[in-house]
Amino acid sequence: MLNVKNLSFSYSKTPVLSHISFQAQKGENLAIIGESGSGKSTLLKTIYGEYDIDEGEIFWNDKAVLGPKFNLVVGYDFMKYLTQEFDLMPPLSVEDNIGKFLSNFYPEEKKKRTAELIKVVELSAFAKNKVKTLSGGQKQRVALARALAKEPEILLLDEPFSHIDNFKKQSLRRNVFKYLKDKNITCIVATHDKDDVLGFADTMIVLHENKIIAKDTPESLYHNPTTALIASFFEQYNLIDNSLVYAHQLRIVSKSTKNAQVVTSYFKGRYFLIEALYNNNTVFIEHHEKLKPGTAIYLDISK
Ligand SMILES: Nc1ncnc2c1ncn2[C@@H]1O[C@H](COP(=O)(O)OP(=O)(O)OP(=O)(O)O)[C@@H](O)[C@H]1O
Repeated sequence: MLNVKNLSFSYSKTPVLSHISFQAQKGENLAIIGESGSGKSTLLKTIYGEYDIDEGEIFWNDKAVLGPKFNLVVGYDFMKYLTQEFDLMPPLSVEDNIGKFLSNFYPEEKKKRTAELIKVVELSAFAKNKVKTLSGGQKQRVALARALAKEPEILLLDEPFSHIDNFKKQSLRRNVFKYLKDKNITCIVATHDKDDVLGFADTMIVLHENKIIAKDTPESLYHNPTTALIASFFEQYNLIDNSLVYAHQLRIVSKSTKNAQVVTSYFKGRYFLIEALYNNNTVFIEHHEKLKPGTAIYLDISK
């Protein structure tokens, strides 16, 4: 189990993380979300032991994770950290980059494991290619496979799918998170993307102004977003009579006391997002058809 107790950290005088406490169980998928600059990467780096923290303690089971002041070589065997920079060996092939982290003692086993990992990240067709000839997204997939290679007990992932195109992203996420669950590897994922969280994370932590402002299951936070920041992570939302209402919970009806005027319509695939003015405020509504600017509409909330 990962146990982060009362962690505080600042790069200089300004605090970046303040009194952060949480736990992650073995095999748990825990997502850390928050705006850009909220400290997600910094939190991963402190968990990895990259910095000396100002206050608090970090434990993996009964082993304390220490910063460079107390642990000269940063990192531990039980933990892998996939940074946003990848740290690959460009002149080597995809399979050599991954195989480098596996033991040479059983060559057949090594070959099999390398092929298995290359399959997880869907790069079988590129196994023999040199990493320097790959695209940014392909490099990120090699880095993911490499982080998985040694089957760490805990894996820290910083925006793990950020460079991967939408065509590949969905299946890759499923492959990687299923692999981690199957192997019972604890995983902490820092992300902006709700699709990295919904359907995969067991728990979600929201960082804001140096602190944890919410920690719960994604389902619970989705259904009861306590702040606008949390609602905005999931979907387009509105603040109506001091209550957070997702765009899909606002419906256009034939008559109600809430009258609004259409500003514009955005095609979103399975629906149109209607932008309208209600009580001089902009509101967004999911609707099945495009509406002309200026159309008078009536709104109803159905939660
Ligand atoms: N090496 C550093 N030295 C000084 N300040 C830093 C350093 N790295 C990050 N910061 C600052 O710490 C704060 C948190 O940064 P961090 O990278 O942890 O945020 P983040 O939530 O991961 O952001 P993003 O989503 O954009 O990656 C920011 O204000 C950033 O400017």
